[in-house]
Amino acid sequence: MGLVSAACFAEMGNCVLCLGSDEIKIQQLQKSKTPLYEPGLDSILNDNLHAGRLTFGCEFSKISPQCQVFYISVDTPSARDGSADLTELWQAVDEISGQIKQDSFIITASTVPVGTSEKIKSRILEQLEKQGKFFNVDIVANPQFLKEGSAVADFNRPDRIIIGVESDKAKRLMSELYKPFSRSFDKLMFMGIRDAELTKYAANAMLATKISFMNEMANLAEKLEVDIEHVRMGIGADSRIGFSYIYPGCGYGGSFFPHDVKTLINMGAEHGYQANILHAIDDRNELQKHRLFEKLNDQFKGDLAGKTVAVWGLAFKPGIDDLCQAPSLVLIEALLKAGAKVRAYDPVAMDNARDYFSKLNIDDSLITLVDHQYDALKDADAMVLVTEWKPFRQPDFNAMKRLMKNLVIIDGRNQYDPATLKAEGFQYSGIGRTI
Ligand SMILES: NC(=O)C1=CN([C@@H]2O[C@H](COP(=O)(O)OP(=O)(O)OC[C@H]3O[C@@H](n4cnc5c(N)ncnc54)[C@H](O)[C@@H]3O)[C@@H](O)[C@H]2O)C=CC1
Ligand SMILES: O=C(O)[C@H]1O[C@H](OP(=O)(O)OP(=O)(O)OC[C@H]2O[C@@H](n3ccc(=O)[nH]c3=O)[C@H](O)[C@@H]2O)[C@H](O)[C@@H](O)[C@@H]1O
Repeated sequence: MGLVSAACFAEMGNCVLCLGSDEIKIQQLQKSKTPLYEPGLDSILNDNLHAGRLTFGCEFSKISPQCQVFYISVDTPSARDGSADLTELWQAVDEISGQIKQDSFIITASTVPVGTSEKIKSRILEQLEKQGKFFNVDIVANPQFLKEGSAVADFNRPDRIIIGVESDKAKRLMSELYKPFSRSFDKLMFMGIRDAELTKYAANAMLATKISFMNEMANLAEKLEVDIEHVRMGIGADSRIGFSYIYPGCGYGGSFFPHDVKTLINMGAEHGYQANILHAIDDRNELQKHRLFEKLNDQFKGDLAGKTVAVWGLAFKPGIDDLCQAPSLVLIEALLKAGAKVRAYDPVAMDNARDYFSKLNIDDSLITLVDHQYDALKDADAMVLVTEWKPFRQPDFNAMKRLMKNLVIIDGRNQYDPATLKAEGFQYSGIGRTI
C-alpha cells in the first residue's frame, strides 16, 4: 500500500523518499523492479524513479532535515490473540522520532486500532523530549481503502478520502496533498482522529457483513430449493442494498477482512463489549470456506480417497497473486486429509502456490501444480472453481468433457448456468442453487 501511495503522490509532482525494512525488495525497487503483482504500478514506479521524484532506501538517516511530512504505511497484521500486531509500527515510529528536525506531520495510513495515533504522538513527543527537542508534532489518521489488484486506480480515483485531524494546520496540509485526487468534487472528509481510525474498520466490517450475510442466505436457499442468484438480483436492485459485495461464494479471504473483523471484536472485548454481529460474520466465513469440501464429500458419499480433484483458482480473489487466507487452501488441505489427489491451476499465483506447498512437505504425488487450466482436468473426478478468474468463466466444455474422468463441477463462485451444465452432461453444484 505504501508503494502505491508513494508512486501516486510522486506522479503528482511530489518528491517521495520510500523507506522499507526489506533490503532485497528495496534493491529491486531501486532497479525499477516491482516486487509484487499490482496492475498499473510498474509504469508509474518506473516513470517517477527516472524522473527523480521517487527514491528508495532502508536507512532513515537518509531523510532530509527539511522533511516535515512522514507517512506511515507499515503492516499491522493479526497477533495470535486477534489484536493488531503493532511491532513494525512502533519500530517505524522510533526511527522517525530520531529524524525529526523541525515541526512535523505524522500521517498514519496503516490500519490501526482506535487510539493508536494518539499513542504515536505521545511516544514521539517523549522521544523528542529525551533528545532535548521540543518541536510541534501534528498527527493525522488517513486510512486507505485500496483493493489489492486495483490499488493504483483506487488511489487515483477514491470514493472519498478519510482524514482524521487535530489541527487546522494539518487540515490545510492534507487538503493540499490530496487536491489532485479530489478534482471532480470534494472527496475529503475531515473528522476526529479516533473517528477516522474506526471508519476504516467499520467499512471493512460492513463489506464482510454483506458477504457473510449472503453466504448465510445461500446456504438457506439450498435447503429451501431456491436459486440464490435470483435472490441476489432481487435484493441488489433495491438501491438501499446495492449489487456490490453481495456475491455468495466460498468465503472471503485476504489479509484484511478476516483480520479487521477479528481486530474489531478484540477492540470491543478490551472495552467490555461483546460484538455479537461481528462474531457471527467471522464464524460464518470460517464455516463457508469448508462448503466446497462438504459439497464434494457429499457428491462422493464421503469417500474421496484416491479421487483426483482439479482446482481452478488459488488466489483469494481474481487479479492478484496473493494466497493469504484463501478458501482454496482450506479446500486443498481438507482434500489431502481425505486422501484425494489435487491438480491445481491459477493464472497468476503459481509461484506463490509452489512456495506455499513446498513448505508443507506434501508428497509430490498428492498435489500437482499445473501450467494450464485444462491440464488440471486430466483424469479428474471433479473440478472445483474457487477463484473466478476471467479465463474460467466461459471454458470449452467439450474439451473439459474429453479430459475429465467424471463430469462433476463444484462452482464456488456461481459462474456457470446450472441448466446449461446439466444439458452438457455435468453434475453441477453451485453456492445456494439447486437444480
Ligand atoms: N495492501 C493494501 O491494499 C492495503 C493495506 N492497508 C493497510 O496498510 C498497511 C500496510 O499494508 P501492506 O502494504 O499490505 O503491508 P506490506 O507488508 O506489504 O508493506 C509494509 C512495508 O513496510 C515495511 N516496513 C516494515 N517495518 C518497517 C520499518 N520499521 N521501517 C520502515 N519500513 C518498514 C516493510 O518492509 C514493507 O515493505 C496495513 O495496516 C494494512 O491494513 C490499507 C488499505 C489497503
Ligand atoms: O483493508 C484493506 O486493505 C482493503 O480490504 C478490502 O480489499 P481486498 O482485501 O483487497 O479485497 P476485496 O476485493 O474487497 O475482496 C475481499 C474478499 O471478499 C470476497 N468477496 C468479495 C465480494 C463479494 O461479493 N463476495 C466475496 O466473497 C473476495 O472473493 C475476497 O476473497 C477492501 O475491499 C478495501 O477497500 C480495503 O482497503
